[in-house]
Amino acid sequence: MTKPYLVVEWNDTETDAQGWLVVHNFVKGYTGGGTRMHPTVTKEEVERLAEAMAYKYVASDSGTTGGCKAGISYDYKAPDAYAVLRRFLIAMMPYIDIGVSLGSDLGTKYEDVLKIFNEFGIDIPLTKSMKQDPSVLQGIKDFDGLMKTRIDGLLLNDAVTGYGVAFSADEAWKFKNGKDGARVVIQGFGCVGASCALKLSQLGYKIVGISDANLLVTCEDGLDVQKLMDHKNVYGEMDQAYFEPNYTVRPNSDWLDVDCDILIPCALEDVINQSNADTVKASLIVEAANIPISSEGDEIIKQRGIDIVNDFVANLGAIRFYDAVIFGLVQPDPQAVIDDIEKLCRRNTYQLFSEAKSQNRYQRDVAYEIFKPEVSGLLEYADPSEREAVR
Ligand SMILES: NC(=O)c1ccc[n+]([C@@H]2O[C@H](COP(=O)([O-])OP(=O)(O)OC[C@H]3O[C@@H](n4cnc5c(N)ncnc54)[C@H](O)[C@@H]3O)[C@@H](O)[C@H]2O)c1
Repeated sequence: MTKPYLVVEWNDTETDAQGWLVVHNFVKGYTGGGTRMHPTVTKEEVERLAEAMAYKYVASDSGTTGGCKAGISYDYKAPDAYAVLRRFLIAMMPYIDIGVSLGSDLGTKYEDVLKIFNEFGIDIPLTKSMKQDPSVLQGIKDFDGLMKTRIDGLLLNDAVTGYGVAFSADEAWKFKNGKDGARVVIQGFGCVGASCALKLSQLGYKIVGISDANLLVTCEDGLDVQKLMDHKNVYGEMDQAYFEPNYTVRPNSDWLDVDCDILIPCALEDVINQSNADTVKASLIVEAANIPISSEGDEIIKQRGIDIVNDFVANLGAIRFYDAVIFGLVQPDPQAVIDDIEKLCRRNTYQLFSEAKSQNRYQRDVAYEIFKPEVSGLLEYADPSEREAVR
């Protein structure tokens, strides 16, 4: 791992919460990433996530944005979680105001982040020159409008990442000449897990297991994803009252025991690791969560010859949505946004699998070469003389 450009540490005044902003790199004075809240967050994790964001922007064909991440070590379900998030973002405001664009991530909601920005007169974080660029200002209006639109009943922003993951999974499975109606197990049923499950079931895959923070539900004949979505709560937890009689409920820690062809972790980091990587049954893992396989676990997966679509190739939907609309690369229409993400996820996955196959190498090793971020710029300042002053 290369060293991040900037690491800011925060200690809450009211609770024992701790947080970090890590900027891996700036491109043209701009950097983007989500804000995660979970009791297990550490500085090292935020650094790894920020690096993954830098690669993800390259995989997204972005010429305008570097990678960053924020993380807060706190219980996202605590009654004061919003107040903690607000105090953290206030502390980060000097960076946010000049080009560090933070969104939401595991345990935080985008509308909460935006509400806090709005309190401080910020709509979407931008650099000074972006704030003066009429086409960017139009892009923001388009983006705001699209955030309220729906696709398949889902808010577009809740669909973009999971749909992209599903398209990557489909492309990889086809590359492997996998059979129709392959069985899929998904860990996590939040924005990403649920929308990924929905799109894969639309594409003809059989979702045979889904886990959330409380339980694992399985069904060999396939789960009714739409019904499970209709009855999940805001934390992405399924409601057992609506399970069919042929469903089996098990502890969520059993998720790797379910027979399947494709495994899609859509929740936490390092969930496939040294202690369980040898039990993975799938021949394909698609990383919807960021860094869901630990480095020790990854060595085992690689040795076992299991194929992977790694995180920054599969889960770039949300950042491509943002980049493509704000910088005018796509028509401001929900279906055009999804089509654009499908094209990108399929293209990158195909390139990754083709190059890995022709070089007889593991996909992750190849991905780190194909999508390597080459730029590490500075924050943008008002004019060249000020820019010179920070060198
Ligand atoms: N939201 C996005 O657009 C986006 C984009 C890229 C990457 N990601 C990554 O995808 C992952 C999920 O993000 P999200 O937005 O869906 O989060 P979310 O908060 O909406 O959902 C998280 C889900 O994980 C479940 N979960 C928590 N602990 C679990 C456990 N021990 N076992 C099984 N499930 C558990 C929760 O119940 C919930 O269903 C994160 O790693 C995030 O960084 C999200």
